[in-house]
Amino acid sequence: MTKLSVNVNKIATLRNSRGGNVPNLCKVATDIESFGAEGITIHPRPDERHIRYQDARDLKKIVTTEFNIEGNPIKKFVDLVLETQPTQVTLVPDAVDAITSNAGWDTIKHKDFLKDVIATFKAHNIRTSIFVNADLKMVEGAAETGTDRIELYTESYADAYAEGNKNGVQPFTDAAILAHKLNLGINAGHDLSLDNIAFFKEKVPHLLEVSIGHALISESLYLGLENVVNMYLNKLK
Ligand SMILES: CC(=O)[C@@H](O)[C@H](O)COP(=O)(O)O
Ligand SMILES: NCC(=O)COP(=O)(O)O
Repeated sequence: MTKLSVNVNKIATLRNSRGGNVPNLCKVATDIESFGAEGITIHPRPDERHIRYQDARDLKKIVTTEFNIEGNPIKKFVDLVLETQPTQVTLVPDAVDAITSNAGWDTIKHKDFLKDVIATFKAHNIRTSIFVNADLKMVEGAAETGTDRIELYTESYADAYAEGNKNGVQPFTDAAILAHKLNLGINAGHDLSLDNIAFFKEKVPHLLEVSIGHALISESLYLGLENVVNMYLNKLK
């Protein structure tokens, strides 16, 4: 079964645009869970452009499904994760000023750093995942870090699919097969959408979780949030 974790960053973007508390992030997250989503994901960035660190604390109190916090493990991020104790932490090698996530980890170059950070979170019973490209060497390197899971960075798949190139899924199929052999759990995310999710699910084995935000919230503007969540759930069956 592949779980749907809804990234609510863009709800926070809308909220912050007017400086108040509309839409109420915690209410939207609770409603998303009531619609059937199996997780809530946030990615607090150092500049708190959308998700604020306080949002992580507030959501921890009300999320009843899986809570996944994504981010670059700078000190204040590590401290926030240890304070809030989410179900899962996903480590992403984002530059501070990145407009969005745009790369997976070099798990060979950063092996020692990742091993240390992952050991810290695992010692606090937080499941770990690291954001990687669908590159077999990076998957092998990920297994060396002791991480519980990897999150396959799916932008290249989404771009290829949008151009009609279904062969873009092959590296992800291969990466998932190798990761499973290496006893790594497999998550995926970034630019997944109602258009491309079913084919990805069909071709990528052992997929435990997808985290989806930007497309899902955008699609909801036309189709409604409850309807879109259920459309994803149906495509993930
Ligand atoms: C790692 C990843 O792909 C997501 O966390 C994505 O980057 C969402 O971040 P933004 O909502 O800031 O684009
Ligand atoms: N880890 C991916 C995520 O949380 C959401 O990415 P996107 O769907 O906003 O591109």
